[in-house]
Amino acid sequence: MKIFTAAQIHELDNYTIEHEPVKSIDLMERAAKALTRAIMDEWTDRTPVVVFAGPGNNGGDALAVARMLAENHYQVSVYLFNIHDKLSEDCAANKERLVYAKKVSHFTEITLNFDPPELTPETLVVDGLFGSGINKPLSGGFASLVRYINQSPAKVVSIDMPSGLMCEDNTYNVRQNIIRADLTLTLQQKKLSMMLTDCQQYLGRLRVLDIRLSPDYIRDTEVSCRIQEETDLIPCVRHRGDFVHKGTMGHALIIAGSYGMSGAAILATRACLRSGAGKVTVHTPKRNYGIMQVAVPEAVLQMDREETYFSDSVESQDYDALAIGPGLGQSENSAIALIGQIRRTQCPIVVDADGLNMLANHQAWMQQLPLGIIMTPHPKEFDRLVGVTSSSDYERLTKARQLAEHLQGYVLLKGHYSALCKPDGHIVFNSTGNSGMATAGSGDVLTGIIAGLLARGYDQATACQLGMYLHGLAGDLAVRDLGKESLIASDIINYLPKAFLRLED
Ligand SMILES: NC(=O)C1=CN([C@@H]2O[C@H](COP(=O)(O)OP(=O)(O)OC[C@H]3O[C@@H](n4cnc5c(N)ncnc54)[C@H](O)[C@@H]3O)[C@@H](O)[C@H]2O)[C@@H](O)CC1
Ligand SMILES: [K+]
Repeated sequence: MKIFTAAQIHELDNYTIEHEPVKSIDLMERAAKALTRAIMDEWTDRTPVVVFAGPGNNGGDALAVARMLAENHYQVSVYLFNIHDKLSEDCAANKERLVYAKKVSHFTEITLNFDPPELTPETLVVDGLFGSGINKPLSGGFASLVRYINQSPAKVVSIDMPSGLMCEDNTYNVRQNIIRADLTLTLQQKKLSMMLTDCQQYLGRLRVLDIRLSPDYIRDTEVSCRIQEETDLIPCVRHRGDFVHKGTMGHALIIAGSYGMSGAAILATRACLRSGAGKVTVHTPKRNYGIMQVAVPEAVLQMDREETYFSDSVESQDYDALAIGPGLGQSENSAIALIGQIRRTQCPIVVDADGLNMLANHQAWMQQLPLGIIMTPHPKEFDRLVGVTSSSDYERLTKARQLAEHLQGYVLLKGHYSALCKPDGHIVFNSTGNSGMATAGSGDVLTGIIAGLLARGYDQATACQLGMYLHGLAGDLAVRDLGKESLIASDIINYLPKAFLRLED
């Protein structure tokens, strides 16, 4: 799914009106029908409904929904906020239709003072104050109303967007003046802010309603952000020929684990083996020998000369991919070995965890990273890497995009929806995964998967996209059997085969 900017959403609306063609009031009627159906799916006609409508087209949608719910025997009270005595054309037309239909039990148009109605636990609030047309944080009376709704025990369904939330950048928004919905019914496409972790609290459950906006515009319009889906990835999946042998299926090198952190090496290695690489070699401190032999007998072990930490770079010409960082520790010796390793490695590299932390501690090295490098930071690691704490996920994403462009590499920012920032400035959001995967070692598994896919011959972009998809899908399949609370990183590895099978079938 493409993610359009607020300006593109507006264009899409107009393009549909002009080219379908359809009158804008009829398009609003179509949207309202879809919204009403979605509301009726969840709440019966015994639910008292309070509709708050703003002066723009979001309010127009809300007034049309109010009329339709009333026609379907819901008890509906409507409050239309027209404080500047200026409604959008379609909002005004829907006000007329609502008044003419005489079906709602209560209609007030607020021009000055407003006495808020009582909102009980049984009430359903339809939030149609503002949608994609909002251009600054809510303030004054609207802010008070939002806080009143948020503090009430009522359930809230937001039309298109929780009112007050911007489509993209909410860094400077006033957080308490944004509606916290139980359900958001967004029209046609998800908006960028809906993909960001710090905006999830406003959305509640999110449903996308198809209102048949122009498929031509959607297909032909260039975007810089998109959400990847299974259908995008299936054509990328490589199938094994019948006559291959382990030597042609790729050889991955994993440099991971320090004393006390051998688990990270084990997880990354097992995930790598499960991702199709023909051979996996693990370079790890001597003291990990016994545990590694037992835990991953399929891997080749290469012991560092040091007992407890990674101390020196190794020859890498025999490998097709390198993953470095999980559980590596951050000693100064390891840091020097890390940059030495990165400098001498010719194959694709993925750097994670302590590998990233050590780069963060030596900012000058950031300029020495090879083109095409892959980094897989979680938000804290990313902030350390760029040397600033971001105050919003939008800001962090913007910086990750800039870093990917600057390095001509790949920054895979892990989160609720992981985001892959590519060298050309494009961002791909992942759509699989769940909160059960927020558990120690989950990131090591992702690193191992990406290394396995790189060794197997996928290019960097595909290895990252497919890797994050499979990682999330394995987690989703695991959760079905095991639940979120008990899920551990090893379970993700155990369900990787099923995730691969699903994409291959
Ligand atoms: N995207 C689409 O294709 C469709 C959109 N529709 C609806 O139209 C909405 C967009 O409508 P509009 O562009 O009219 O925008 P909105 O209805 O979101 O808001 C616009 C109005 O709010 C005012 N405003 C903006 N920020 C404000 C603030 N901080 N405080 C007070 N007032 C503020 C503007 O001056 C304007 O009057 C969508 O969210 C959706 O609900 C639907 O009618 C059908 C199709
Ligand atoms: K809204």
